[in-house]
Amino acid sequence: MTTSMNPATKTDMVLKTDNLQIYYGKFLAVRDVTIDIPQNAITAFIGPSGCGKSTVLRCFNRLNDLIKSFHLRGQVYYHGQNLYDASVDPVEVRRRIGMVFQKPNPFPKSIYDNIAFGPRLVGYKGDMDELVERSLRGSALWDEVKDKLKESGTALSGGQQQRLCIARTIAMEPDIILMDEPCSALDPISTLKVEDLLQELKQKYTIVIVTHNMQQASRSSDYTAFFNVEQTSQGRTGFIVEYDRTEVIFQAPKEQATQAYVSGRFG
Ligand SMILES: Nc1ncnc2c1ncn2[C@@H]1O[C@H](COP(=O)(O)OP(=O)(O)OP(=O)(O)O)[C@@H](O)[C@H]1O
Repeated sequence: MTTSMNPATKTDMVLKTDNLQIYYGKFLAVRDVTIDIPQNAITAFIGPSGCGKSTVLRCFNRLNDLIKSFHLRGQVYYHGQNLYDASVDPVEVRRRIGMVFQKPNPFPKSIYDNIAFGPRLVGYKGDMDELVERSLRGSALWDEVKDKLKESGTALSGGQQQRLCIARTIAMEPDIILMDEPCSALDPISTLKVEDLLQELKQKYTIVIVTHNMQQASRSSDYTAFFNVEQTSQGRTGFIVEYDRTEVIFQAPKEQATQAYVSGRFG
């Protein structure tokens, strides 16, 4: 099994996990995750439902800390620093490692305030108008909303709302953007817009995306990790079957299970 591959040894690694075992109470949800996430690239997590893609993603910004039964063994390193060290502030982690969720979730506030909310909270001292514009330009939404910044973010279309959520994440000037099925609630045209945007975003940020959409993984990502899940005496535990450059995973995977999954034969 190809669980500890490092497909991009020549690129800087922003995140690294070492033999991660993730539990909810006594239940081992995901086992043996050793993976390196390269900088300024898009890494996709694919695999059948329940194999632990979101669970691993949430470990990368300590969002799982909010779940009482969650605990992990093994290490997660962010630029070489142990993310779960007692000295690390999880709020600061979530500022540097932002998250965009499946369902667009703008605040019931104006478009402007949706962007300004986070920076205000952390005492941003710069020019807020400039930051709002830069963030909306960065998420390819500026031209569509520049004349209605005082209107509610919730009045935008689903696709626009998701780009507003991306702008909100960018405004915190993160290093990494985690995306958990960011297009699953969007129509095909909005989905393509977000996919185009991903290619721009990776120039500045490192992106990790969970997706059920095989075409999206194959056309958008640089690296792909295929997760699977198996029944054990402890329950259904997920693991990484294979991790490599996306074209290898989709065109010449080493494992039969990967081949079966990417060709639509299960999952
Ligand atoms: N908060 C939680 N408490 C207990 N178990 C959980 C929790 N969140 C996830 N799990 C369990 O952990 C396992 C992995 O779930 P996870 O959502 O990470 O999988 P996934 O691959 O992202 O699935 P999907 O593709 O359906 O979103 C599943 O068995 C799930 O039921």
